[in-house]
Amino acid sequence: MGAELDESLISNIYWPHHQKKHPRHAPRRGHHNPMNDATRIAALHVYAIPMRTPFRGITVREGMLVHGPLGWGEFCPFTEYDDHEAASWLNTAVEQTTVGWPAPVRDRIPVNATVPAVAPERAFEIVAHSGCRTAKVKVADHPDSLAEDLARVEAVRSALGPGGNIRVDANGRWDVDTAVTRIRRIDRAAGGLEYVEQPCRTVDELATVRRRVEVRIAADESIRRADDPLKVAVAGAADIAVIKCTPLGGVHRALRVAEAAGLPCVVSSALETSVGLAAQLALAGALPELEFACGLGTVGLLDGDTVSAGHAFRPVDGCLPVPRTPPAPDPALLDEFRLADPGRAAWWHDRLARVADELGAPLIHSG
Ligand SMILES: O=C(O)CCC(=O)C1=CC=C[C@@H](O)[C@@H]1C(=O)O
Ligand SMILES: [Mg+2]
Repeated sequence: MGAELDESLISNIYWPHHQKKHPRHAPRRGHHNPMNDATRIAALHVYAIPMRTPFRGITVREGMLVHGPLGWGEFCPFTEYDDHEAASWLNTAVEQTTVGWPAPVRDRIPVNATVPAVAPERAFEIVAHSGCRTAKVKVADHPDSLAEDLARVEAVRSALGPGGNIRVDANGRWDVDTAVTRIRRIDRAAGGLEYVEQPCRTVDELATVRRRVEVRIAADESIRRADDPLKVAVAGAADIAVIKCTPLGGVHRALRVAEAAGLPCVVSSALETSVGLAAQLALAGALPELEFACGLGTVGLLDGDTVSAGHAFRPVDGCLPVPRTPPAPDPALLDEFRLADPGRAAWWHDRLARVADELGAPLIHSG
């Protein structure tokens, strides 16, 4: 922790040792000094990093960096998520700062280029400069997007050449009939799709679409936003499971979700900076099988990072390394991207306090 950090803006979570595994169900202790049998996790920094191109409506990515005995973690649930949904995100940050990750079975992860809903020329550039052999293209950005979607996938195909893979993500925006017609059209324009991610909202709709089209279906929101991601029955409704450890509550839990899904998995980011992305890479490194490129080349969607260029997770030749420990942030970058608005920074600290409480780990302000 550098002296440059503003110590007056520290919140501490005292994470009870006995609650690390199943914090939600562990008993609360009453009259007790939590510092005696708890690990201190300090929330040190709130960042705000502009996106290069708006992505899922986000123009500035905000989040917090926390520090514990094993290093740094990132708490960055999307602003609109409620405290209950944000709790799993905190668990992921706490896992990487306290218990660490399982040993990897591989050390390099092939990744896809991520193409937001941009004009064809820009889509071409992103893919051509990515070094990746697979591209994931956002589609269904608005109800009349078909012509734009077709032009975007055509541009991506010319950037990739015939040997590359194109997958598209509709983020659940189509009804069944729209999905069936549009998947067929987009599949033709793309010269063959690797898969379609979350064409419709519900698991039942995915199952119906899957029966009606040739293209493989991947489930994303159906898993990560399910009431119980360990129990959602995606086999039969999808061919591939998109697994994101950040919203699923950590690497250990995501591995269990992957096993329960019983499908080939693609690990995909939640738009973390390199500190949080490290956990996703640890998950990709630890999955027993990894057949497809992962959606982890996303740091470049942000116009900055919390980690210096030499340690940032930017793909080289379409691959990222699997880290054993999280990278440390660069104090100069923390300064550069410090969320300047004191009201917003206070909102993040309050949010962290409420979410920690939701997990049974009450936050204590040191100041
Ligand atoms: O998978 C990728 O290539 C990048 C990650 C990505 O697409 C997403 C990250 C965060 C939020 C999501 O809306 C989006 C997705 O739906 O997969
Ligand atoms: Mg998705």
